[in-house]
Amino acid sequence: MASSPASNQLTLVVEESDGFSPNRMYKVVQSYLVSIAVSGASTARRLCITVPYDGDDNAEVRSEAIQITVDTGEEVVDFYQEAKFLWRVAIRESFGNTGQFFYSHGDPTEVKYFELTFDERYREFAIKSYIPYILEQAKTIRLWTNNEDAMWKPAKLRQVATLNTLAMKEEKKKALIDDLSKFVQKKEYYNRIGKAWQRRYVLFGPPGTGKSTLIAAMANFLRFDIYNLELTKVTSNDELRSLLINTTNSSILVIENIKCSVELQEGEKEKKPTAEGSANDDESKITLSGLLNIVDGLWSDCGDERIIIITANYKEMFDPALLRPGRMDILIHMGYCDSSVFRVLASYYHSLTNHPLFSEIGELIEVISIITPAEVAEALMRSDDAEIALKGLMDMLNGKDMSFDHMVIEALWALKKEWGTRLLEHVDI
Ligand SMILES: Nc1ncnc2c1ncn2[C@@H]1O[C@H](COP(=O)(O)OP(=O)(O)OP(=O)(O)O)[C@@H](O)[C@H]1O
Repeated sequence: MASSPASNQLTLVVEESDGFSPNRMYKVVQSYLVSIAVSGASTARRLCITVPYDGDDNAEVRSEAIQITVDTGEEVVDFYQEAKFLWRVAIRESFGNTGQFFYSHGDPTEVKYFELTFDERYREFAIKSYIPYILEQAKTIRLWTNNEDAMWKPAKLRQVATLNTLAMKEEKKKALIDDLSKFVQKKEYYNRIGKAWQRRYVLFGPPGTGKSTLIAAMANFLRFDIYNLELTKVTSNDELRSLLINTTNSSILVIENIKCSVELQEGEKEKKPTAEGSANDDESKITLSGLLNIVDGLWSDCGDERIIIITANYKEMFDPALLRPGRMDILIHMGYCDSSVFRVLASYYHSLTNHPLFSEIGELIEVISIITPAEVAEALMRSDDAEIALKGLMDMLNGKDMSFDHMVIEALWALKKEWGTRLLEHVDI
């Protein structure tokens, strides 16, 4: 980046390349400008959409291939905190006289660049705060899901949750943050012991208790992408292997609702697709050993900073082989709402730390005991007016028909009794 002050304005220039290698900052700025332009947070009115040509006119254009850039000539105004930043997308000709050996035949070549202009009094602020902020934004979290062709496709991240907004008991949250923070600093340790740098979590809890929210919050905390593996779409261990190879380092692999995804049986023989390449119903199952062995083996060679999260609604849904000591590291139970979780939700949705209705609502929640954070969150979101929202929540709690829920809980306890509670020797958060 070069700077050239003019009157009381300062200009920083970010060129596409230094003549020898691409300037990574150029890509970072490009994706930042696109993201604010697409979200409507900037003044850009003209975006450029391209799909790089792959030599095959008839090939299907995949949405992953589409590239959006801010068009040359555009000016983009960005307000960051109190400062105004003006970005200009430009192009200049270079005759190769700046050490660019491959331009040295006399033909001009185009060099794209971004020009950032701002008031000189923001010099330090721009360098120490705005630019680092843009670098941080460049690592937006992407969610990927697998399709029937064993390819990852981008999906919309349903929620941009953070650990701050996640309602979870404070001590559990702290333990989780400690664990994640230690994990990302352990590269040397994993290298030394010769094991894959990965951490494995099991999340369980009834629907609506925040498992997906927690995963999104973990991804946000670590700035990792999420790969949501839908096992029902995987027809063989080979496909599974190929999908796993195509995930990036510093990412989270999620296998949700494992029992619902696929009937995984320990010891089941791996089924092969038929000669025509199609798979019948039976063959659409991958094996539990296939899943575990591939995950175990593959990343010890080529995976760094991997998190694997397996979720289910009840602990008993996990196959004992999956929960064998050494297989998974941390077990997290996401439970029903209690009064402390309700308080976190109230402060998140209405910035309330206290209210005369809090104790009554807290007591009701504890008595009912099987209300989910999702139900409470939904009631709190019904109105922007905290008073109305809290009254609505109280009405909902008072009117909750517990007969059906109780029947379900009773049935689950019976199941649990029958199956027994498996003793797990990992850390149980
Ligand atoms: N612990 C929580 N903290 C904050 N918000 C929560 C929490 N639990 C649920 N919610 C709210 O409820 C919605 C649904 O929760 P979420 O999808 O995370 O639950 P889940 O346990 O993953 O459910 P499912 O098993 O059905 O996928 C979220 O979008 C969020 O708004």
